[in-house]
Amino acid sequence: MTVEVTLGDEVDSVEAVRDKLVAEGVPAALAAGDPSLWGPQAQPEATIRLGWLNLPQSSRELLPEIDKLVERARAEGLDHVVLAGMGGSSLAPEVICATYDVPLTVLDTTDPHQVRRALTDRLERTLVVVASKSGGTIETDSHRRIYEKAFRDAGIDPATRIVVVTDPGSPLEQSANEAGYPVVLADPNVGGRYSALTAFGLVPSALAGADVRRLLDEAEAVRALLAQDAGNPGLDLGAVLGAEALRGRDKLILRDGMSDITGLPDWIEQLIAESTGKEGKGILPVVGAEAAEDDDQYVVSIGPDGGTAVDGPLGAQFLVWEYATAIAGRVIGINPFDQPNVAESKENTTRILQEAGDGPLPAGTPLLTDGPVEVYGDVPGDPKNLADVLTWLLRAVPERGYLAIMAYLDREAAFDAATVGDASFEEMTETWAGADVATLRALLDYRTDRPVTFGWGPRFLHSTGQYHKGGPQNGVFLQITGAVTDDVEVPGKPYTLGRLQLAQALGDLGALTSRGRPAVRLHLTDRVAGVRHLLSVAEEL
Ligand SMILES: O=P(O)(O)OC[C@H]1O[C@H](O)[C@H](O)[C@@H](O)[C@@H]1O
Repeated sequence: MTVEVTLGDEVDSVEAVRDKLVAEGVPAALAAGDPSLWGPQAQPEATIRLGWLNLPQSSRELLPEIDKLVERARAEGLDHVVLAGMGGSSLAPEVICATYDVPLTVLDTTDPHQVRRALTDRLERTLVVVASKSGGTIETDSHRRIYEKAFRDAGIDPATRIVVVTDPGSPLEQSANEAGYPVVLADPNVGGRYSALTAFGLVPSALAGADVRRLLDEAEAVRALLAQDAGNPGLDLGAVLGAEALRGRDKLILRDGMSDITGLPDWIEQLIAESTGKEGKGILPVVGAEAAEDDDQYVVSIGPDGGTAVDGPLGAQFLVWEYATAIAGRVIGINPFDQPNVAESKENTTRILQEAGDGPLPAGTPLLTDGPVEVYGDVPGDPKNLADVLTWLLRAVPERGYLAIMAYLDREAAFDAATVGDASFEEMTETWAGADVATLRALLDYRTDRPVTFGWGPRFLHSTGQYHKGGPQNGVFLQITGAVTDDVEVPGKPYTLGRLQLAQALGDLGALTSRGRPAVRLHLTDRVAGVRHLLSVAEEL
């Protein structure tokens, strides 16, 4: 089964864009890997970034190596797979494993509480996949150091428990070889967010128990269609994304349309936001909203149900969305393979840590304190409490703008609240939602016609973070940080995870405020009480 793209109301504008692409010979040229499709400036990068088109075939070469790793893990009874990887190095395996219903613990956080949660879970049966294309990502480097120490402290040789996925020649390849870790090298001609079908997607998923051959077969089945002018789902979808953006509908609401795939919108979010959000242009993916509320928004569903819908198996979806994003990049007029503004927040973080030395981080003084919530930032109009601040943020969102909530917290914490007693499933879900800071998205969404996005920090920095800084400058930003009660040292580094996490929040806040965007940081001095208070205030607005 391949992918089918059904068009809703958008048919007319899409047809004009698709006809032009066909007249220019784009479908076949892209399928053949022509790097000139995005103009001369993008060509050098595109030349080394189109390997994803061949992965349904070329990744099969990895299968014997992956099989050996799986056999070894099974033989040693390692059934708890932890994946340390940011952005493109973990988003695809997360969807693959959720869809195939095999357990995978994803570590794409610097939250000490969440990392401690993973560390104290079945360490003796844990296999850690350290995945980083560049080999220099600070979060992943920290996770590697933390797990190496934990294994040694438990009398376990890390070389029997750590597997590395990286690009050839990266500093991680070198250090892994020195440490004696098995290393699987990924295709260097594929960028992070296009790497679902490379070793980055396949190795952790196979170790967790997913059938990765099936994924490649599904992608292979759709590949032949991508050179066609008609009946080409990648072209149809790319034309939708591009055409809608051209006519000002640049907020893409991603919905599940009764598919049997779990969590694909989170992967699409990075692919589209990081690929298109630059030079003041871009498409903003919105995950979790029910419907489009204004004429700059439209809905695409994953599955058979819905107006404009993309239906088909996961392996094929990956390839079709990648192809469509590359097409949309050409229509919009940007290079879909770089991420020029991601580095800025990373540099700010490094500078903040260095300048602070052993002293406190420059967190500032609270503008006001409302129960367990401190408010930091410039809010005009003499706000008295949290309700005033949230009301101001909602009103500050301009026409065609959006509100982004970014929570640097433990994304598993709400489950703690939901596991008490012998409650029914509905009661548990309700308790969980009432303790989950992500519920704030729906509560604020209810109070504005503008789209509201939600991202866990620092995960989103490797995804929508590019769009926030490089896309249209009409975002309003709400950061949430929390007190750390059980910090984790990063062996060999002068910072703890908690300190790194706060520096990341402050670094990104600096990048946003330097653009003149309205941005506020809420700090929860007690995390559980803080989330409860925040949600109850938002509910009463
Ligand atoms: O795989 P890594 O080199 O560690 O990179 C992980 C992530 O880092 C960066 O922030 C990029 O913007 C992402 O596209 C990438 O997926």
